[in-house]
Amino acid sequence: MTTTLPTTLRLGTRRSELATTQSTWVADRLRELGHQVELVEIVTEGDTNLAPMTTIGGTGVFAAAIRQALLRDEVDIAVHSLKDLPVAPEPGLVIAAIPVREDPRDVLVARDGLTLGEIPAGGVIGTGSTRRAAQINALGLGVEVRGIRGNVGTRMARIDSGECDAVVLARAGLARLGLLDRATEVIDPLQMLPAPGQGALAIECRESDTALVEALRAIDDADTRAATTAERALLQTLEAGCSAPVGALAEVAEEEDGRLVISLRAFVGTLDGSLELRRSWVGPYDTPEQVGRGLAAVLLEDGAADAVRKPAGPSQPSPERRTEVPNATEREK
Ligand SMILES: NCc1[nH]cc(CCC(=O)O)c1CC(=O)O
Repeated sequence: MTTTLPTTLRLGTRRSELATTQSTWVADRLRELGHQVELVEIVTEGDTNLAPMTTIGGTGVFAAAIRQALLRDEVDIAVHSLKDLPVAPEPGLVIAAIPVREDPRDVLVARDGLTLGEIPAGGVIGTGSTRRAAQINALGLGVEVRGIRGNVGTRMARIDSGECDAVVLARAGLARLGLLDRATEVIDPLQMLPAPGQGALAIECRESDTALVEALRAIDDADTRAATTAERALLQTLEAGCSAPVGALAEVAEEEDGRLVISLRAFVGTLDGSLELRRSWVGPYDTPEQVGRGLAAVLLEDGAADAVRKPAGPSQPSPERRTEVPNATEREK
């Protein structure tokens, strides 16, 4: 049975500037296709409570509130940053579209135009992400990683105030906010792999709204879906919590014989940089899950299990290494 489309599509969005920018972008795409769209603001606990995310409830507090609004029929469409969306599917909901991805890399925003390699030993890099902290520490730069959280603007203010020499942010977020000129370096994925799904949006709706599922397919991008499916399958197979230091980047490539493949790279490490594993895997375009699972199996075999399954356990940094445990596990992935 096919449902009919509502005359006006209610699109749920969080209040933050990044969320509304992303939702407005999606609304505009849908309007171009002839739909009427209305934005509905959803306030989540993560927006109003400044306590560390671990004490608020960890995984997916933002996504959960928006999903509840969908399930309660308060909105028809939800827009998430794919990297903030738990890998476990929500019963009754589907990711109906994954639009074309922004550049997925991380960037450095530093004082005085500094790049990562130019930050002096003892300098302070702010990030609340274990993935970013682990990869910075693995570079062995002798810098201090300080746990910070807050929205993009709040985090950049740490540089202006002098508290940090630099912060690491997703390039996509800065691009969407029109703040790319603040980036002092686009960090090469050889040094820092982004979060699985970084730079991509996920558009969710109720599974039972079949007409809407069908309509949203128009803004799905097959390459982005294939790449992010591989990245998220890796994360799922590793059974890594949202705060585990895991980076992953899949790219679509063409083999010499013209076959399309997915080339996946991943990082797994400990927060203090004492363990770092980087591996890659190439597999058919049509089976992205298997690419993710294949690479996860290699990583697990090579010792990733301890790092990802007990990220806050024995691998916690000692104070003399001057590495603070980031207090934000969810806000900044
Ligand atoms: N976790 C916060 C978050 N979620 C999505 C983005 C940026 C946009 C994206 O990666 O799609 C950010 C900010 C950041 O990590 O710098």
